[in-house]
Amino acid sequence: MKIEGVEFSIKQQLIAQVEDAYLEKGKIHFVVGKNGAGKTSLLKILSGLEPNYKGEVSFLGRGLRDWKMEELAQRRAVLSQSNFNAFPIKVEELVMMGRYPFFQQNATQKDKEIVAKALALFELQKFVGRDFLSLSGGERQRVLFAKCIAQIWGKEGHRKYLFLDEPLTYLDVEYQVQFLQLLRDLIERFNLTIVGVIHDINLAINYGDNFLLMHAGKCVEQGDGSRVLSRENMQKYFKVEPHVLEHQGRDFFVF
Ligand SMILES: Nc1ncnc2c1ncn2[C@@H]1O[C@H](COP(=O)(O)OP(=O)(O)OP(=O)(O)O)[C@@H](O)[C@H]1O
Repeated sequence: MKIEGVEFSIKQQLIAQVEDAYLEKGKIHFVVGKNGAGKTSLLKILSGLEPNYKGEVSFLGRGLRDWKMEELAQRRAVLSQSNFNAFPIKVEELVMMGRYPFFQQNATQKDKEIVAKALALFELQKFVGRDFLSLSGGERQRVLFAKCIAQIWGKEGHRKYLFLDEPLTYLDVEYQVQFLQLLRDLIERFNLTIVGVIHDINLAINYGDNFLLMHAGKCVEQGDGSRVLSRENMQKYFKVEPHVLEHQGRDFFVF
């Protein structure tokens, strides 16, 4: 995915700007920065949910705005904040929504199998039949992951993208780690590239390959963890004074 001269403003206020970036396939790219820095807005642009920007994003060699929504839905899934709070829906029905881009009226046997596998991947079988709204925050988050995974499942050989806005919200430590490890495994299995917004800097350092640091609407740094998530940048952009602990050649922070 190539990003060239992207600029998104609302009423003359700059919301998200990236001059030039290349998000290499098969990697985990994390967007980091303080609250209000423009991370979610950038994710919306990159995932095709926000088309009103200047510049160009190209996705699999074609301008993102040239993709039809239905085509895009077969190639990328988006985990957004605060979805599906408005109406009752059964867990398995919600996960099946991930398959909507792939069938016309009725789910095929293959769609049903994929939903069952996605539910199993997140240990959700015991919630089949339950109303999504009756689940805890962490359980809901796992159902939303399962929906995204069901969406990018299959079509072997086709490159897919997963966009994750604060995926670790509501998850306990065990599920946070399990989820991040699962992402690593899925990259190869589904020919994936992952772009996520994450607030936990240490988990980001541990699991990310490439980072975009947003500050006041601008991408001010990009590259690997040692460059972007340096002690200096913690001080300059996050306004914290962390202690640094080195582990396996990488710096982690104690705040
Ligand atoms: N529709 C809108 N109208 C006005 N301002 C907006 C709109 N959408 C986003 N903004 C503003 O753009 C800025 C960036 O928002 P964004 O949600 O991208 O930040 P963020 O980095 O994801 O923040 P957080 O970490 O708090 O989730 C914020 O100041 C926000 O208030």
